[in-house]
This record gives sequence, structure tokens and C-alpha cells, in this order.
Amino acid sequence: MSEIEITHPSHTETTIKILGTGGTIASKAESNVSTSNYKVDLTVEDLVKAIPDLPTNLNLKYKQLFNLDSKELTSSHLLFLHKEIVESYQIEGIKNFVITHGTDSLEETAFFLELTINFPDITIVLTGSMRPSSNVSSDAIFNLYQAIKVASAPESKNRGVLVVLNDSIGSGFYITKTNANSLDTFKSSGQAGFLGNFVHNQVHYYYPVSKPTSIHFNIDSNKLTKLLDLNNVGKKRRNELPEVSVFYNVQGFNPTLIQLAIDQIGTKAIVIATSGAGSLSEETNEILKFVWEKYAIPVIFSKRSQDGCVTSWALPKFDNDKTFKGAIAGGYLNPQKCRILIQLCLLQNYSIDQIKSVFESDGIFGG
Ligand SMILES: NC(=O)C[C@H](N)C(=O)O
Repeated sequence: MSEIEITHPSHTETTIKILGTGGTIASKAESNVSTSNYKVDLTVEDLVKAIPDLPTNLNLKYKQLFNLDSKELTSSHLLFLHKEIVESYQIEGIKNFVITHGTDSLEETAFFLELTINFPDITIVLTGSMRPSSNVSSDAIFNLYQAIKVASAPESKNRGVLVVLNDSIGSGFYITKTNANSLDTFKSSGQAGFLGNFVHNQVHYYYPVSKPTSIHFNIDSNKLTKLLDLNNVGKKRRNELPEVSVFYNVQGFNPTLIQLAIDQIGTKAIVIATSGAGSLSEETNEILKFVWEKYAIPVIFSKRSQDGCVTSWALPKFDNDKTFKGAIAGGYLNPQKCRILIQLCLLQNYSIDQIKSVFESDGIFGG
């Protein structure tokens, strides 16, 4: 992990802090037509220096937090990034941030920051790329350029965390990666769409300023510092947020796996990607009810389908025509976002009723 911080001297109008975390955007392949077998090899400084024509009214600071493929990230990296943004805002007075990130788990980081950072007039923009920087037709440097433009635009303030790739500006709350290979991969769930785009390098928003949700978790810095083993960020696998297991329902899904997760890794909540809008076999539902009754482990019913909603009406009913208390509908959220939301609820020691009311809130509509 590099702690180097460099200030790019120019006229100081807007200061943007660019935080490097790795990903394909920071990668090089052996051949400049290769789109696979590449390695994270470039620093955030290399990436910024690859854009010679940045507007001169920007004061750019950049800092390498870690340099990893985003599949390696754990909640300790999220907490580390959170701490960096909070301290940069509170101590240095920086309000505009760009984060370079791998696309595979970018939506999880964006969603986490959306729920945990809530300062007035802050702009946080995440970007990445689908082709390594060394590719002849890489999207890396131009995506970074557009992210810097969005981060410096006054009309980007107070819209929540933004994700900029491929000429589009999306909401970090709604956005998801939909294509494993294509440049046009990030989409907002059907109900939300994009917030804006680029036309000839101009930032265009389709809607007036608004935030996607009012849910917010205040992570206490003292608690955060206690949770975070700073010496080990990026070095070994750690998960400071509560352990939550995610299951994917298929025909013949074996629910014994759920019991294994509880016994072997001490799972504190379960998220399950149901078929359709909450469908699971009767056997799986019986086991989930048992898990709640025996261990008080809540179960979030999410979905395999990219779009659509699991509502509380779809939760399983038993003999008395009632569902069990620990069953929670994940609403519009996909399983990876449900996991982060329940982790934050558990971190705050919320009761099951409080957790349900969070999942019922605006933007989620589950409960
Ligand atoms: N396009 C990418 O950035 C994928 C890469 N494996 C990552 O998430 O780090």
C-alpha cells in the first residue's frame, strides 16, 4: 500500500482527490490488443499523467490506497476508503473525489459509500474500465477524464455517489454490472435509468438534483478505527463487517449449505437470491424459518433476476398463514447490495423491526 500523496500544482479552483484502488483501469497486458491476462501494474499517478489536457482550473491530488483487482477487496478495504474520504473532507476540506476501481465489485463499494457518507456538497465519483490501460482502444483514460469532469461539475453535488463509465453517469445506489466483457456494462436497474451522460465532453444531467435514498448509517470513527487493522489492509483477507452469507437458489438447491455456513463460519445473516420474486422450495423455506427460530439469524429474500422487486407480500407463508419474523424482503436490491445493507444494520445492532423498516424505506421497498 503506497501512502504517497502528490499535489499537481495549477490554479486552485476545484480540488479533486483521486484515490487509486486498482482494477483493470490500472492494468497492463503483454500485448496491446489483449483483453485478458493482464496485471494491475499502474499507479493512480500514472493514470492521471496519461491525461495531458486536463482543465487547468483543477487542483488534483492523488493517493494510492491499495492496488488490487476488485475481486480481492473485503470490508476492510471499504472501511479504509471510508476513513480516507471522511478525514480528507473533515481535516483537509476536500469535497470532490474520484475513485479508480475494478468494475467487478465497483457497485458494492459505491453502494457502501452511498449509505455511509453524507456530508453537505460532497461529490464522490467512481470509475473503472473494461479494457486494460495498455489496450489500443482502452476505455481507461477517457473514463477517468470523464469522472474528473463529473467530479468537478457543480451540478454533480448532492446527488449521492456517482458512477461514470462509457459516457454515462449512473447512481451508485442503483447501478450494477450487467455484462462480463462489454464496455457498455453498467446499467441502472430498470426503475431508475441513468442520471445523465456526456455530449462532446459536456456533463448533462437529465434530472434536477436529488438523492436516491434517505437511508444513512453513521459509522463512528472510534469504532471504525477499532475495527480496522490499518497495518493489514491489502495484505490479508479480513472482514470487519459482520459475516453475511449469500446463497443462490437453483432447481434442487441443497439448503443444508445454510446450516454449514452457520456452523463453520458463524454467519450472522443470510441473503438468498430467490428464483422469481421470492420463490424458494418449501424445504428451503422450512430451513430458513428454523434458522431464525433457533439462532435468530435474519434472512433477506433477494432475487436472481437483475430487475424487479421482492416485496414482503412474496415472503413464504406457513400453517398459520404467517411468515416468520426474521424473513425480510430485499425489494429492488440485488443480493450483493442486500448483503452490505444488512451488514450495516448488524453493525449498528439494529433489532429485527429496525432492520425491516430500513429494508422498507425509500429506494428499496422491501421490508
Ligand atoms: N474490468 C475490471 O476492472 C475487472 C477487474 N477484474 C476488476 O474488477 O478489478
